[in-house]
Amino acid sequence: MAAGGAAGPGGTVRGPNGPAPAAGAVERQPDRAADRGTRCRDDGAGRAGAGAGPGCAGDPAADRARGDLSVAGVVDAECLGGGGDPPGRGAGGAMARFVITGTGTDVGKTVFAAGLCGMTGAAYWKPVQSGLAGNVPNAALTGDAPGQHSACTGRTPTTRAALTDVAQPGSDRAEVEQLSGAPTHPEAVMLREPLSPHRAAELEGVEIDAEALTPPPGARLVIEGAGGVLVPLTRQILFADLFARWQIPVVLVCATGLGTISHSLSAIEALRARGVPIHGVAFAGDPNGDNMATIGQIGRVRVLGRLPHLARLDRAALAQAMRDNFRAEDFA
Ligand SMILES: Nc1ncnc2c1ncn2[C@@H]1O[C@H](COP(=O)(O)OP(=O)(O)OP(=O)(O)O)[C@@H](O)[C@H]1O
Ligand SMILES: C[C@H](N)[C@H](N)CCCCCC(=O)O
Ligand SMILES: [Mg+2]
Repeated sequence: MAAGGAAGPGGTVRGPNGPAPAAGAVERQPDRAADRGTRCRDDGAGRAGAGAGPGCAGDPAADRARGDLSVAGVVDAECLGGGGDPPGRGAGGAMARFVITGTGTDVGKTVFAAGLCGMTGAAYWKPVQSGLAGNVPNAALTGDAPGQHSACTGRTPTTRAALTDVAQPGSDRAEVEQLSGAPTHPEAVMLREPLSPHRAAELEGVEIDAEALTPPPGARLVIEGAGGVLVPLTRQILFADLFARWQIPVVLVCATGLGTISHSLSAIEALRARGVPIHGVAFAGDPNGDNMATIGQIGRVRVLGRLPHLARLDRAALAQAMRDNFRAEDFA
């Protein structure tokens, strides 16, 4: 099988023939910090208010000034149960761009991302897709469909466009379209194997060019990573490094059940250590008030809400669950 890997807007895959052109790549619009002056608050429903007080623990700039890159240590009394970094607003308060990451794979990032797109009218972008739903290899890249596989190398612009214009069934992009109707951007990189992207790329004889992964333009954008915060894009570069370069606030999707405290706090620490702005935590799963409060308090992060498991997962049910459990203004 020939080397694979699809290159679309905003990214390239390096292969034996060198980097593919980053078709459609554009300058990222800056995301300006805002709402620094507001205090943490809790609305009584387990959701903390949007905005940390100046110098609150949880502000990476303040953390760095203190030399404190850990979630452990002194908890700022003003920020108990809240905290978090400023919302992802840009000039004029018009920007609302968020990275959705999580404590690991299958934690519910795509479903939450779809809900958030539906609630806020944001577009969706998954820069790197490895495998498809159910952890099966990416059918578009098996070579069964002549032309598509070469498109995945990024060497044939015409067929690459044909591949990326339509969401691949089973991709996170397709799930978001189905669950929200939101506009979606083509993936920058599509890899066949349902593995960590660095390894899936290696198996196709290519390397992801993380430098070329540039978010598409747009004031309202939801970007989903792959797996957890420290998943490698290459053997040198992790997703959290990419998020640090982008400086787009992240929403960390965390499970609610046993084991989540350590997973969540570890992820928060890894993000803070790299200076990634943390917008807040979105929980996914059954109620567990103490786990949620504990992560909010010790992690000094804003708890944005909890998306319950939906017995029937469709667009209407997801939209209702988002309305019931999150506040659109927390993502404005
Ligand atoms: N709130 C929910 N209600 C019902 N099912 C859900 C919910 N959230 C997630 N799921 C299901 O759980 C599985 C994993 O969710 P999801 O695909 O969102 O995980 P992910 O974190 O995006 O994984 P990946 O790392 O592969 O991108 C999917 O089958 C999804 O449909
Ligand atoms: C295949 C899976 N559904 C995701 N696309 C990629 C998850 C990578 C996880 C890597 C790891 O943490 O071990
Ligand atoms: Mg996903």
